[in-house]
Order: sequence, then structure tokens, then C-alpha cells
Amino acid sequence: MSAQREMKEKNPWHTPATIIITVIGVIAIVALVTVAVLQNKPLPKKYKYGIVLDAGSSHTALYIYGWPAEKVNDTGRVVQVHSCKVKGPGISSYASAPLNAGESLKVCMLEAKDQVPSKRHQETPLYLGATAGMRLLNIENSTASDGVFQAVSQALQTSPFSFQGARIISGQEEGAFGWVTVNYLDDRLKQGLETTGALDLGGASTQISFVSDNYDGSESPKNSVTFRLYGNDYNLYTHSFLCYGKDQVLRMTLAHQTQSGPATVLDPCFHRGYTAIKNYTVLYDTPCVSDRKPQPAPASFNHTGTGDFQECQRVVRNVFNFTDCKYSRCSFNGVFQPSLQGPFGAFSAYYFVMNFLNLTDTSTPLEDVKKKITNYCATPWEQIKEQYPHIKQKYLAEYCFSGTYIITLLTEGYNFTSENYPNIKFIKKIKDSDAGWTLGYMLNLTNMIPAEAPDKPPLPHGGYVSIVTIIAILLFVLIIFSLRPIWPRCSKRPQII
Ligand SMILES: Nc1nc2c(ncn2[C@@H]2O[C@H](COP(=O)(O)OP(=O)(O)O)[C@@H](O)[C@H]2O)c(=O)[nH]1
Repeated sequence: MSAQREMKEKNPWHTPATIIITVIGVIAIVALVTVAVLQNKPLPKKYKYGIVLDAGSSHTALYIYGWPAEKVNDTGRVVQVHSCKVKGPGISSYASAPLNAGESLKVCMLEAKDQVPSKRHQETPLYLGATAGMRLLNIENSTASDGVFQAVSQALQTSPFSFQGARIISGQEEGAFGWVTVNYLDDRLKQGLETTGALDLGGASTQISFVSDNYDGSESPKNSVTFRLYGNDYNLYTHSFLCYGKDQVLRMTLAHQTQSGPATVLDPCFHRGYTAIKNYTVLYDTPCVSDRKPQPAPASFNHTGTGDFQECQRVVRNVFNFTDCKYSRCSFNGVFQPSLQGPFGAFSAYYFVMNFLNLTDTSTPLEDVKKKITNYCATPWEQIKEQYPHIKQKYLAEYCFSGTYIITLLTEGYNFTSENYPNIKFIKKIKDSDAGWTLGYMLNLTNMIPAEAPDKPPLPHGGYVSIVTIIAILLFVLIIFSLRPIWPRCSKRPQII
């Protein structure tokens, strides 16, 4: 008994100093790891929002963007959280009843009120940008265009959001911001990767924007837009062709075919069996064709389809001027264009049309693409209507023309060949956000893309926590080993002193 008591008394683990050191060591390690984990835990996500109304020539669309409040400058963080298509035509169609333009936005504005949490309403910027439809109305009748802007501004001022103004964006802005959107969503800007060119086809204008090693802005400086984004410099080539959206080109081809004011037009860009009475005054009521109205002309003409792709392409070619060029190289209409470079994203009406025609796969050889459009054009109108009963007849009737225009614009206008046609990707969305100018426009106005690359913490949160934990465990082991000299001797037989 007494020998056992003596052994217990001599056990060094039971000295108060060792016990205190060990307890303090363990508490310190647990506290260190806990503080490291808690202090660096990502904060609960609070979202901020921005709203852009795209007032296009054919319709208006509202886009709501959201991003985590605490990390604004991080690339790829801003995403589209909601979109709403305004019922009715584009705001330029309300020239004679501008109040209705404001009224037409109400349903989408109510949706926006529901989508953005009410405590964020006041700080959410709201922009309206109008494109080629309003550019044309402004050329034709600037008083009417001012009236439309006044009406839509009044309607938007009554919203709970922070309305930042309604304006016409230039063709250059439309092209450049479309390019920013595509490359931001693809995460190419921050990483300094090769950029994607942007091809945008609207109803009243079309844009082409890309970076080319052969373009530094010295030849045709009006096509140059420079950006410094995340520490990288970009010299972007961009051009917007007013009147070369598909709706205005359709009018131009009809104007070409009605030069002599006939009562009947046999149009190869529409299906056999298609026939409609069209009004001369309505057809020529746009600055893209107004100076060509035949004098005298009957009130209307019979628009009849013959469904012939090759003939249609001949008609479409007439809207391009391929001869005048004072630069080293041109696309068309005497507009400079450097050599095409890199991949391209083609969106808006490019996508609608090519998706309908089942032609979004650009590995399909160009000759086969043309064959497919030839077959579609040659299909009788009655058969087309039967085959696609759920698609709007206005769209259905125009896909033959639109497909022909797209292929002609890409290959003969912009000079895409069988070699680089596969570089084009027809896209609607990138990572759930629509491709278009609106996101780039908002990122620019809210200064959300910094000129310089933002500083990054040396380690991500996970890496930081792991390293602190490993160091803490090593320290613990070290403490235990440093106590080794006062460890109890481990032997089976108790040593009796
Ligand atoms: N097939 C099809 N065409 C569409 C659809 N939505 C818009 N479009 C057409 O796409 C073009 C886009 O026009 P818009 O965005 O108003 O262009 P803007 O000229 O750039 O202002 C117009 O020709 C529209 O008629 C759709 O859902 N399907």
C-alpha cells in the first residue's frame, strides 16, 4: 500500500505545473482555430441590384442584375436575376401617343418591385437605354422622340427605384457594351484571356465588335473604343450599321423591289403561297427607305412569295455597297473593318433565327447551311403554317428572309469564310444571363469593372483555415514532446523508489 502511494506521488503527470501547461495549451489551440474559422468565415450574402430597360426597336425588355454586396469588383459576380418582356411594340412606335409608352412599362415595373427586396428599392439604380428604333425616330422627328422620352421618364420616376435617366445609346456604345457583357460573363476580362468578338443583330441596327492584332485605332479611329479593365488594355474595333437590323433590311429589300410602284411584288424571300396586302405609306415610313418612295405609287401592293433562296440572296445583296472603300479593307458601305480574329458570339436575332432554322451548330459546312435555308424557303407557306402552329406567323413568314440575310451579312458583309465560320457561336445566354448590351452598360455606369486588377488575399478562406489548423496541431505535438523530460517512465513493473 505504502509503495503504491509513493509511486503515485512521484508520477510527474500529476504535478500541478504539467496539468496547467497542458490545459492552457489545449485551450489556446482550440481558441486559435475557432477565432481563425469565425473571423474569416464569408459573411452571409447580402445582394445589391441594378435594373436596365432595353428599349429596342421591336420591343422593350427589363433586366434585373444582382451581386453580393460585399465584393462588388469581383469578376463574374454580377448575374441576371430576372427579366421581363414588355407587352406591345418598342417605345418608338408610340410617337403619336407617348403616354402609352410609359403605361406599357407598368407590368414589368411591378414585377421588378416584387423581385427586388423592398429595403433595397431606394438604392437600386434604374436605367433606360434606347437603341436603333429611337435613333431612327430621333432622325425623323426629334420632337416626337423627346415626347416619348418625357413620357417614359415620368412613368419611371414614379417607381420606388433610383431612376438614373432614359437616353438613346449610340451605336458605338451598343456594340462595345455587348462585347463587355459577353467577355465579362465568360470571365475573360479578369483573367486577361483572348476575348470573344460580339455580333448583335437587332431589328433596326446591327453591331460587330472584336479585338484584332491588326487594329490599333489609327486607321478609322471612329471605330475604336479603348478600355482598361482589370489591368489589361483593350483596343476594340466596333461598328454599328444603322438600318441593317433585320426589320429595316426587309424594308430595304421591299423598297428595292417596289422602285417602280407596282401593284404586285413577287418576293423570293417569302414562301410560295404566302400573300399579303401591304401599304406603301407604312413600308416607306422610316428614314432607312423614306427617300426611295416611288412617285406616284398606289396605296398598297400585293406581297406574294416565290420561295427561292438564291434569288432572295440576289435581292438581299442589293442592300450592300461592296465597291466603295477608302481604307485598306472594308466590310461594306465603305466602312473599315480589320481582319476577323478570335471566337465570336452572335446573339439577339442571330440566335432567334438560326435556332429556329436548326443552324446553331456552326460545324455544319456553309454549303449545307445554305442548302437548309434553300429547303426552308422552298417549303410552301401552307405546309410551314401546319408544321409550326404555335409560332407567330409574322416570325414564321420572315425566317426565310432572315436566314438569307444573316448568311449574306456574315459571309459577304463581314467576310466570314468556310474556315472561320465555325468560330461563330450562336448564343442566347451565357451562364443564365442574356447576351446583349445591357449588362455591360450597367457595369460601366456603376463603375463595377475596375481599371486595375483588385488585390486578392494571398490565400482563399479554405486554405487559410487548413494552414492555421495544421500549425495548431503541430504546436500541440511540439508542446507534448517538450514535456517529454518530465513524462512518466513507462514500464510494466512499477518502479518502487
Ligand atoms: N424569331 C424571333 N424574333 C424575335 C424574337 N424577339 C425579338 N425578335 C426579333 O429580333 C429583332 C430584335 O430587335 P430589337 O431587340 O428590338 O432590336 P434593336 O433594333 O437592336 O433595337 C427584331 O427583328 C425582332 O422582331 C423572338 O422571340 N423570336
